[in-house]
Amino acid sequence: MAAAAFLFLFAGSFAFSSHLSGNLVSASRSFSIDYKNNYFLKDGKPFQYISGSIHYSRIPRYYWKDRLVKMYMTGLNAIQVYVPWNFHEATQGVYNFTGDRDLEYFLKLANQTGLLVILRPGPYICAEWEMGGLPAWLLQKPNIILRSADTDYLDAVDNWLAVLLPKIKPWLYTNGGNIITVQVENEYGSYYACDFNYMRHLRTMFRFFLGEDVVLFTTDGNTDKEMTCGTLDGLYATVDFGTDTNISDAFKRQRRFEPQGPLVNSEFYTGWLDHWEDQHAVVDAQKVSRVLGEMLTMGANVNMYMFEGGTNFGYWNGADHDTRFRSVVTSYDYDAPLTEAGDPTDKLLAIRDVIKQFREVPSGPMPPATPKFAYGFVMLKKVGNISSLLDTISPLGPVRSEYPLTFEEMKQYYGYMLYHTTLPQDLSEPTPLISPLNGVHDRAYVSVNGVFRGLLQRDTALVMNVTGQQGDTLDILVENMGRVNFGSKINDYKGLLSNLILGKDTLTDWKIYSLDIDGTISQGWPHSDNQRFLSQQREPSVGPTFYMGTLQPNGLAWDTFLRLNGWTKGQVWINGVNLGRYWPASGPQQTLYIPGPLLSTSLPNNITLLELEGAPEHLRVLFMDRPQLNFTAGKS
Ligand SMILES: CCCCNC(=S)N1C[C@H](O)[C@@H](O)[C@@H](O)[C@H]1CO
Repeated sequence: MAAAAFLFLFAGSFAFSSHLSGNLVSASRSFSIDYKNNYFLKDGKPFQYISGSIHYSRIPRYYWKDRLVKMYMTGLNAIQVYVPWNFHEATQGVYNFTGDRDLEYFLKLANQTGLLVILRPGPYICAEWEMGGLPAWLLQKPNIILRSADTDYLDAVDNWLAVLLPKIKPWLYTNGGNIITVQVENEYGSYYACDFNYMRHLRTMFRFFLGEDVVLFTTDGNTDKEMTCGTLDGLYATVDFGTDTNISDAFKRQRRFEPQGPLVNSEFYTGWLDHWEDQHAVVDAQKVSRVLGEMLTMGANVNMYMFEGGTNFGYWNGADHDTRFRSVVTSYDYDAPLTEAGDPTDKLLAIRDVIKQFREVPSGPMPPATPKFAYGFVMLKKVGNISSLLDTISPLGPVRSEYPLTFEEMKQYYGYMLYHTTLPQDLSEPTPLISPLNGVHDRAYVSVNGVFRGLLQRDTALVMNVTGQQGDTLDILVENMGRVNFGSKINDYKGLLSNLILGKDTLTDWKIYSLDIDGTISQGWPHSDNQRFLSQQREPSVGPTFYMGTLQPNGLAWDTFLRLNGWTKGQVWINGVNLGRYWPASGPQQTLYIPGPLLSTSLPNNITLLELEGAPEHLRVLFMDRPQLNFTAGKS
C-alpha cells in the first residue's frame, strides 16, 4: 500500500511542476468543449476567449514582447498564431527555428505575458503570405496537386509535421503550456479540391502527434459550400466573418455544422489587406468595437484578425488572383488595432473599452508607441545596372537553355532572375515582343544593349515594342512578386513560363542567370567594394540598377520610415536585411517600416537599393518618423 501511495504522490508532484518537459501527466489542467452548455471549459470552468491574431514571422524577435504586452493590456486572454511552413523549411529538409523563427521562444513570451495561444500550423495558412505558407520547392513536381491527398504533397507534409508537431506538444495547455486549441488546414472549404482524404490524413497526423485531448478545429468562410468542404468529424467547425456580416446568420450557419458547442468567430476582420495599385483598405473602429460587443454578448469566442499585422519583409508577401494577379504590399498594417510598428490606435482603445464590459482588463497604462526618429535625407550613388554586375551577383554564371526555364527549374524560388539572349535580326521598325501565353510571372524589365526599353507584366502588359540590330543583347530581368496565397492558382510558378515571340521569331538560345542578390548583400556588398564605386557618376539611370548610401549613426537606433519620393519600384536592404518591396509610383504604400533594432547606433548603416525602373533626378531617400500612404488608387 505504502509503495502505491508513494508512487501516486511522486507522480502527482510532477503534475504541478511548471517546466515544459512535454511528458507531464497534468492532473489539474484541461481545456475542452462542453457540448451541453455550449462553451469551452478551462480547468473545468466556463471559458470565453477574446483573442487577437499576431504573426511572429512578420515582427522582428526584439519586438515580440512589446506587441504581446500591448495585447495583454488591451484585455485579450489569448492570441492566434500562424506557423508558416516555408518560413521554417525554405530548403527541403533544412529546418530553421532560430532568431526570428524561434517559435518556442515566441510561445514562451506569450506564456510569460499571460496569453493563451490558438495555434494554426496549417500546413497551408493563406495569410497574404508567400504561397499561403507552402514551400515553393513543392512545385519541383510539375503537376503536384497542392492541398490534396497527392502522395508527393503528403510525403512533404508528413515530414514537416513530424518535425513541427513534436515541438508543439509540450506547449499544449494540458501538458503545462499555453496552447488551448489547434487549427487543421485553413479555410479548406474555399479550395477547389474538396478532398476529404486529405483532411482525414491531417486529422490522423495531428491526433498521432498531439494526442486525443487537444481541441482540434477548422475555420471556414461563411457559406454552406465552404463549410461543407472545409469541415470534418472530430474537428470542431468554426466560421470567420467581418463587420458587414449578419452575426446571427453566421452563427446559425455554424450551428448547422455544430449544433452544440461554443460559438466561435476565428477571424473577425478588424481591417483588411492592401494590394499594390489598389486603394488602402480601412475598417471603421466604432463598427469593429460595436460588432465585437454584440458577439461577446452572445457568449461567442472571438479572434480579431489582425490585432498586430506587422510587415512582409523580404519576399514573403503573397498575392491574389481573382480577375488578375494582384501582389500584396510590404506593409501588413491591416488597419489593425496595433499599427505595423506596434503603436496602439484609437481602434485598440475602443476595443479595450468593449472588453472591459466582459472581463477585467489589466490595470495600468497602455504601453506607449515605440519612439520614432526622422533621420532625414541620405544621398545615394549609383553602383551599376544588373547586367554589369553579374560577376558579383551570379558568380556561377548562366545556365544555357534553348527555351526559358522557370525559377523553380532553376531552383531559385524568390526574388529576381536574368534571362539573356540576342536579337535574331535587325529591327529597324518597332517590333512587338509578346508573351502570347501570358507567361511572364510576374514582371519583366526589358533592356537592349543595356538600355532599358520597357516592361511586360502578368495579365496586364503582354506586349511591348523593341528596335535594334541583329546580335544586340536582350536582357530581361524577371521579378517574382510573391506567389498567390488564396484560391486555385497557388501553384504559382515564376519566371518566363512560356516562350517570348519577337516579331515572327520565337526567342531561343537563352543564358539564364540565377541572381543571389540577398546573399551577396548580406556579405556586405556593395559597401565592402566601395572603392570600385567611388567614381560612379551621380546621375540617375533607367532600368534595373543598384544604388548605395550610408545613414550615419547618431547614437539612436529608433524605428523609422523610409520614404522613396520620386523612385519608381524596387527592393531595399538596410545593413544586409531585406526590408521588402517599394512601389511609390503605384501605392498605396509610400514608406517602408524600419524597426530600430536593424540600425546601428555607432557604425554607418548601409543602404542598398535595387531600382527596377527609374530613379529620381536627385538620388536621395528620406527617413521619416511616421508612415505615409496615398489613399487614391494608382499613380501618386
Ligand atoms: C482577397 C482574398 C483574400 C482571401 N483571404 C481571406 S478571406 N482571409 C482568410 C484567411 O484565413 C486569412 O489567412 C487571410 O488571408 C484573410 C484575409 O486577410
